[in-house]
Amino acid sequence: MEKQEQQKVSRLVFVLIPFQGHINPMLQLATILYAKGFSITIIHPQFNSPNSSNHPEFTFIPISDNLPKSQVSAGDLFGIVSALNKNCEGPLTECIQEMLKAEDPHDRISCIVYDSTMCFSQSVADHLKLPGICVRTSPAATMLAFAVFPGLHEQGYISFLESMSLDRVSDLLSLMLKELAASMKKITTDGVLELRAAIADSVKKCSALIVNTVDFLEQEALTKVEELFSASAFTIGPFHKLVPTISSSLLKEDTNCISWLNKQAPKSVIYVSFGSIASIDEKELLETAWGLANCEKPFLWVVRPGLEVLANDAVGGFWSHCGWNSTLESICEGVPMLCKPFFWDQNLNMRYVCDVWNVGLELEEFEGGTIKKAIKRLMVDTEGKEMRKKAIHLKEKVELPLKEGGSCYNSLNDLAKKILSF
Ligand SMILES: O=c1ccn([C@@H]2O[C@H](COP(=O)(O)OP(=O)(O)O[C@H]3O[C@H](CO)[C@@H](O)[C@H](O)[C@H]3O)[C@@H](O)[C@H]2O)c(=O)[nH]1
Repeated sequence: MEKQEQQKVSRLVFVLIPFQGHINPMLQLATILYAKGFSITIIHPQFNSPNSSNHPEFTFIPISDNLPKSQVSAGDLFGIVSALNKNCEGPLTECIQEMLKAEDPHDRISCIVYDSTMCFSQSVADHLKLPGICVRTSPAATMLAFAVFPGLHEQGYISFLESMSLDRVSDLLSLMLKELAASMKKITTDGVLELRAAIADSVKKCSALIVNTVDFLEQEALTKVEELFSASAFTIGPFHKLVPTISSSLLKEDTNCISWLNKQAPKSVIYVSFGSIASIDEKELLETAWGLANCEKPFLWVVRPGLEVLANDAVGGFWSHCGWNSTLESICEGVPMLCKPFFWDQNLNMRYVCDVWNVGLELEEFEGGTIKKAIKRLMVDTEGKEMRKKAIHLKEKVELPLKEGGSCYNSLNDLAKKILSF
């Protein structure tokens, strides 16, 4: 997409949640909209601040989050998200009020674009009489779960679901049930229900919804989301395909492995990464190490995230936790996946990969022998070769909507028009 050198017409205020898997797509989206002629302010909690030096074209403003160090170091993610939603409402309101007071008439704030998990931003937008745009960095299907979750819980279906063993299925309802069942245990203890209801409420109130997805990947879910939330969804993903590669990694990147990868045979390497949040215990770490050491294939295991590896021709398989960014990146590079989800949307993403798009297989457990067998199925057996063919076909299909006249291309233009109409 060409960068337009025209005078900026409207300012978009982005509100970030400070996790790598969310910062990346939000900064990608900001870059996409900047290229459309909007000016950008990024507001972010102080905790885990993004690296502003990679984006000199944006204005970055930290706000106070009042997160106790003990909460951050305990790694209680739901606790952190809930606390951010409570603690940041006042600081965000004050920050935007100050911006409005100092506003240049040629550079007016047009709307607040917020990560859906920072759902209090919609209340701030309502209070300040600004339109709010909600951005979902996970698949649209997760929002269906949000819509039905409270009702199922009230009616006692959750414990019933928990006890169910569902066979592999490909219809959406079953995918949702699987995802619900997998998320079950955290519901009551972590206030997840409350947070999900608040996110669903903000989606109903927002002026537009942006989803980092592609229509054809989950058309059924998108149609239902629009119905259930009376929202118009702009599907302009995969965001990372629309921007030049700019690192927004919170960690220093190590690219030494690229020269090693360049020496490996095509499609011979299994790449292993569990994203930026999920962690494995010592036993799982050892089993993973044994499984990889015995799999008789070269492997690259990133014990922390942040590399441009998937696009390397040597990579023939991706063992992933199925974070949505990793899933989209894998699809876009035509790499079949070995899936071992941990939490949140990752179970549902795995169902899409394994049962709907058929470009990956599930790793049942962290056990050396099981890992070795699964890698062989993916990298050596006919089954894996068939998956690679399907993955390459899917990669080609995903590229089409991005081209002029394609659904993503049109959706982005419609979104820009909508913002200008605010
Ligand atoms: O050193 C690294 C390694 C990876 N990445 C990137 O980090 C992102 C990781 O994102 P994702 O695969 O989505 O994993 P998480 O970081 O775990 O993402 C969280 O956020 C996602 C989007 O909402 C959810 O789908 C996940 O379940 C949730 O854990 C990807 O773009 C990677 O390319 C880096 O920037 N630096």
